[in-house]
Amino acid sequence: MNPSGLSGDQRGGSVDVVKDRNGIDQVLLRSSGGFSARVSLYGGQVRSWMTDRGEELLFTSSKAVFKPPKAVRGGIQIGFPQFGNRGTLEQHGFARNKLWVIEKNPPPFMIRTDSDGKTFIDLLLKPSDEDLKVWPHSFELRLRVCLGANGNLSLIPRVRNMNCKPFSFSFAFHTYFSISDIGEVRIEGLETRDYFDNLCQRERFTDQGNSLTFESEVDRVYLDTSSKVAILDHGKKRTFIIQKEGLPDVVVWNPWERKTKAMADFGDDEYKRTLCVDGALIEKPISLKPGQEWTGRLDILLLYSS
Ligand SMILES: O=P(O)(O)OC[C@H]1O[C@@H](O)[C@H](O)[C@@H](O)[C@@H]1O
Repeated sequence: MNPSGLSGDQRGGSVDVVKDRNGIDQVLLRSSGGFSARVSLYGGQVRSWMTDRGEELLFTSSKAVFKPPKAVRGGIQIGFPQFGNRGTLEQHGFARNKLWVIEKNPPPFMIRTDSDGKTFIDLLLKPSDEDLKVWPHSFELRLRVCLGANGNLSLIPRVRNMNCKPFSFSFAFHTYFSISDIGEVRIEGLETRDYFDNLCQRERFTDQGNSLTFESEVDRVYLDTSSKVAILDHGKKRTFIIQKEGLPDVVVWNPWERKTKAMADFGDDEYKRTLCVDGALIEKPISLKPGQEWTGRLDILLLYSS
């Protein structure tokens, strides 16, 4: 059941490692409740999250390119140490385009992990010489991906400063949710919050107080949001509840028709079937002194309505 000797097999779940067609390791997590998730060591990206009925909960484009050096369009990408183009690094930072490793004995956590009874894997990214040339800060970025028996997905990122001088960073879980149709979903939990609109030179606005629905392109960073945000999908009769700690901001992105057509790795109509809602840390980057560690947490819960 667990031939690799990996962690996280407490109550009938399993953790296995297989290679994809490019020879990159993919970790398969199966929970005792029949849910599954697949995490690629390329980018530490969650590529798939599936219910016990075989329903995929994350979107991956039919035009996605699975060959490095580009992040696969879909799943949950890690944005680190930069968000978007707010800095000198490549868009969303380099972590999503690097090869991570499995860590068998991670250092102890400073926060609750609730990993007992769940299936999980620990991944680690350290900078290469090439990374240090563009971002001269020695760090350890860890990610625990945890799958509950009931299918809930928990992501626990940690960043440690291994250097002798401070550095600061941003972080985002760039999450492509699979939805029935963009006209059938709404987001609750961002009402009355301020946001930067990436479509208006990052001008600051205040949300008008209704749940967020979609009729055109949206690219916003909501600031200092509450710890809980919900995506209600009327068409699929399901709700994703996003709970977060240490990730005060929420990115909401849908490229709509024109921008989707301009992206080679995004099918022309696929903007209708996905919505990105990212738990993130953008407006106030975290500054770490030498030896200090930051921990965040993102839980995605799934609810069905009859
Ligand atoms: O195409 P990328 O680099 O994966 O980025 C996709 C989108 O990611 C979102 O998080 C940004 O807010 C958008 O501005 C960006 O277009």
